[in-house]
Amino acid sequence: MTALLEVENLSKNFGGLQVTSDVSLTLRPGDRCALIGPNGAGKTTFVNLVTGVLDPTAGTIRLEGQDVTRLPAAARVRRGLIRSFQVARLFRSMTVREHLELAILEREGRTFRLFSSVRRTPGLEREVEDLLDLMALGAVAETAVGQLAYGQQRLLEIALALAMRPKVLILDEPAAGVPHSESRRILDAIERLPKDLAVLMIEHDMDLVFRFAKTIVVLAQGRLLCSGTAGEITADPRVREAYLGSRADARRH
Ligand SMILES: Nc1ncnc2c1ncn2[C@@H]1O[C@H](COP(=O)(O)OP(=O)(O)OP(=O)(O)O)[C@@H](O)[C@H]1O
Repeated sequence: MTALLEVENLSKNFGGLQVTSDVSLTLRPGDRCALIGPNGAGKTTFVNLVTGVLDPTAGTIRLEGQDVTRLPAAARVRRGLIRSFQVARLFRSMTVREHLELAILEREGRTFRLFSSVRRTPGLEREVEDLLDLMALGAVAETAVGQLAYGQQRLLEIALALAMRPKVLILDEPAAGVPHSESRRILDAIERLPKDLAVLMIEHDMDLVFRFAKTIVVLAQGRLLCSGTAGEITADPRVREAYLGSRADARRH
């Protein structure tokens, strides 16, 4: 099957500090991959390199076989590489429905006259309803985003990412700030994502990681330590050592 995302030997230096070292990763349609690693392992830097927020020092990034290593972030978005939105970017007084309408119009390049565009864009209402259903947000469609519970905000972030029609979806801590008891709802929604989408999740909540991921990739000190199924990862002494080592470091500092 053709790879959607191919990352080859990616490296990044900040001055003399190598934060990403020779990391490779491939995602195919339908993949459910989690990227884990102790604090400071380089997960955020890796995502920033892949999405085009940072330029790599070395390595190649391909989307559907095309080299995008030097393309700006917006061009990668247009090719279907989408990262879940950060809640800080949402307008607190706008409703959930209005956010979804705006995201779809933005994708279509039709935000110039927002309200007349909403009426004139065929299929927009249907698409909004589908996204509300998929993310179980129907009951709060007319609620201002500032009034949403954390879990609902996280679901809206995923819905907004989906409105961009991703081929590769990067979920950056989708359950951040959500009480553990509610993270199940986020996972349920993630399990309903289109089957052909490739999903890469960065997440600290291991219950969520183990339930979601078919493959887990472990980073430590900027390097790919190992990758495999949940069973393989938990049995790997190097993983335990990386996590315990980082805790011992944290205690020392
Ligand atoms: N702009 C920068 N300049 C210098 N060093 C940086 C920069 N950005 C990140 N780093 C360093 O790179 C390392 C990796 O950071 P990164 O945020 O990618 O890790 P992470 O795995 O996402 O951590 P966390 O799980 O805590 O979010 C850290 O040591 C960090 O201090």
